Amino acid sequence: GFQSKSPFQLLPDFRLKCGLEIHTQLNTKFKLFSFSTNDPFHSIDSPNSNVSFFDAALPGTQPILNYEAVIDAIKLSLALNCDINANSQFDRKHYFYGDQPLGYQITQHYSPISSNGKLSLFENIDNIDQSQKDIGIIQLQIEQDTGKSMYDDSKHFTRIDLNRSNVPLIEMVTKPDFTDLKQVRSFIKKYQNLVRHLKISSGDLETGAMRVDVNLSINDYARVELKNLPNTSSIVNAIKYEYNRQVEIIKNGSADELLTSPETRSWTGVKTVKLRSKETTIDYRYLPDPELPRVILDNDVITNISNSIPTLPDELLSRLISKPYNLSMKDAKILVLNSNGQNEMYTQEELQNFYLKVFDCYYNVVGEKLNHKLPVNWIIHELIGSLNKLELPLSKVLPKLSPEKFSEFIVLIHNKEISNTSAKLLLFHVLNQIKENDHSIREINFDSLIEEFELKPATNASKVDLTELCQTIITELNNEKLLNDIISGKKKNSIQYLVGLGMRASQGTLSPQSLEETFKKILQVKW
Ligand SMILES: Nc1ncnc2c1ncn2[C@@H]1O[C@H](COP(=O)(O)OP(=O)(O)OP(=O)(O)O)[C@@H](O)[C@H]1O
Ligand SMILES: [Mg+2]
Ligand SMILES: [Mg+2]
Repeated sequence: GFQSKSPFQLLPDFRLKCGLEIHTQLNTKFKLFSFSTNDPFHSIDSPNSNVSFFDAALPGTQPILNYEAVIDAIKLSLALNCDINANSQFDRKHYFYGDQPLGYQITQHYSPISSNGKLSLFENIDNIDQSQKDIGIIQLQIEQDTGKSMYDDSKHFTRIDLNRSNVPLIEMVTKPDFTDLKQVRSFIKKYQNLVRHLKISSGDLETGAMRVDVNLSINDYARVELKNLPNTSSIVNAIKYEYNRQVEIIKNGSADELLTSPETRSWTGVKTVKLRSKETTIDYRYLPDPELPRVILDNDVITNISNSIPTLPDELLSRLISKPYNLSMKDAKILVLNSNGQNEMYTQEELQNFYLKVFDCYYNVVGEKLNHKLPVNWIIHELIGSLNKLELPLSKVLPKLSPEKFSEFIVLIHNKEISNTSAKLLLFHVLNQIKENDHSIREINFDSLIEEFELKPATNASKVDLTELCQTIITELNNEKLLNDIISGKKKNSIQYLVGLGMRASQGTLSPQSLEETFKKILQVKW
């Protein structure tokens, strides 16, 4: 085998070049050229249930273009900075396969819906090794998916399910601009997030809603196309394997024989194997489809679609990490990105809108004195944590705990009218009551709840008590080394130990901030 046990490495003398072809199923209501339901997964147990005469290619049936797919394609094209083709066209790509009943696939070859775009990757957003990397987009084309073949073990017959036949796809083709693995991985993630953000596809690799083919070459030898890459780790491992394989061929001096013409290889899970050479592929005999008129787009149409596109993830992220939000990139990503495991308790949009509204209300009240960490921490960590624990969806919470209400709660914390510990208890209590569907809480009144549960921090009651309590803790602790380490700044964190003791002694009624301040004052800490 070519796969070495040592970690993968790109060698400077063997320059990697990759280009991607990504097929994405659109989530339109109907199929691309018929009125059968577009639902290739739901009906997995009832094959051939969403099949019209056209999908099965009965003679005499004709295609009718689903404009929803065209709109989706335009949205994605605009998000990828492509030039929209106001006069595009469908072509027939001929090849024979059982799950392709027409005998050709309707695609766009001569005149695709858009071309000449780019998607930029950034170091801080996409975790690549340079500050910015632009990946050129050659084109986007609208096309049909094929049916599915299931091979019987005996190999005597093949079962064919046409539920997927004629499902709308967008094939997006990049330039061979990728020069390392991180760029490929980030691009796929970013593209996946983009189609989810635009709500045009689930973008799932596992179900095949998104399918990635990788083209790879080294130095200036011919490209090899890699297919059957069902998930990100297959994509990454196949590239690693194929790179090593080609390096080996070049080192052995056999490149002029073996890497001169493009070939298509399949990933088996451990290695790549040759499917066919591109030269011997059948001639597709592309032909403009005479049954489908050209797609002519008015400028108005493009403008309207453009106006309907939500703010794109990169723009949202850069807004959130700047004033007044000042979020960390990590927190901003939690609010914006759709690519990391969906949470069942909220949609990305719900969470993001909730945060933005809470922030606005809070900011309106406290102005420039804001603590930008308060809204985000209390939403991402506490609120979401509690929702997960209670298995309570955010949408059920919103009618009772609106963003305005939640911001009142944040303001109480901001003003230290309640300690963090008490605030956690209070929030959990409120959420729990919402879950129990307690009708007594028609309107949440945080002030009276604080009153009722006696959650007012003692700090407000008397400063003397606080100082006294801290002094007692220090005396009783009788640990000179610890105190000296704190005072000298050698172990600043040890002050948290004292704070902890203070919290316990006051049963959580004192805020950690006020305790820390008081301890520092007593110990005359200079840092
Ligand atoms: N030298 C190269 N090294 C790596 N990738 C390349 C190279 N040249 C072209 N590519 C990539 O190969 C891909 C070609 O895709 P395209 O859809 O245009 O043609 P195809 O693969 O021949 O057609 P099909 O859609 O039938 O698979 C693009 O992603 C492009 O970036
Ligand atoms: Mg290809
Ligand atoms: Mg292609």
